[in-house]
Amino acid sequence: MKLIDMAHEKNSLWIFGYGSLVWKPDFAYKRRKVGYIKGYKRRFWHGDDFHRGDKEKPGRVATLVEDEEACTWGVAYEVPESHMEESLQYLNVREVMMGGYITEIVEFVPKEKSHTPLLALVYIATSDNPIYLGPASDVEIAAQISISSGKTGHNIEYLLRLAEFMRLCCPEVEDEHLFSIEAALLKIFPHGEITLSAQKAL
Ligand SMILES: N[C@@H](CCC(=O)N[C@@H](CS)C(=O)NCC(=O)O)C(=O)O
Repeated sequence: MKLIDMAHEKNSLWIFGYGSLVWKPDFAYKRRKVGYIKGYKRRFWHGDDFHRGDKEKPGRVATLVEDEEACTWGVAYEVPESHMEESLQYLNVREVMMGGYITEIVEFVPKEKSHTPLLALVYIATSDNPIYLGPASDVEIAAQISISSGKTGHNIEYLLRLAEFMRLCCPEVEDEHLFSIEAALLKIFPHGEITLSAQKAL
């Protein structure tokens, strides 16, 4: 049975976010749970020539890469039946049409041990995507993020807000890829001028 059919049967659909969706879902939901999915690692290997970059200077945003040893932490959102069509239409434009992501179904494991795992829809950009950028060093990724901005904002904000989410909601998780890019980015701006608090002051 397709996830959508199951969702209609249960009157709700779960959507898992691991990039901008963890701090800016911008669709209607009735519940959210912090947790993780197994078998994937989060990597800043996807290009973005709309939201956080442009055709000349594409930004770098998060995607998932299969790795059976890894897990990726984020947020699952429960969308009620009444808002399912509207939310999926919104995400289709934001993620698929403007972002180059495709949908997969994953098993989400809530951080709350008393909550049972559930199936969720996730948006993943694969390596056959025309704006997929692939691996690069932390310093190269940070340098690209430092000079990219698009219709939704600067690529720096995208990275710092994801790092902020991980520190606030998953403090026990060590995401070496994310935090090493953040460290490289902060070295480019040694006077703290790009921290979120500094940006809030602008
Ligand atoms: N699919 C991932 C990544 C989503 C993502 O970052 N998508 C970009 C599209 S390239 C986006 O929506 N950006 C909006 C923004 O940067 O504010 C997630 O679940 O969070």
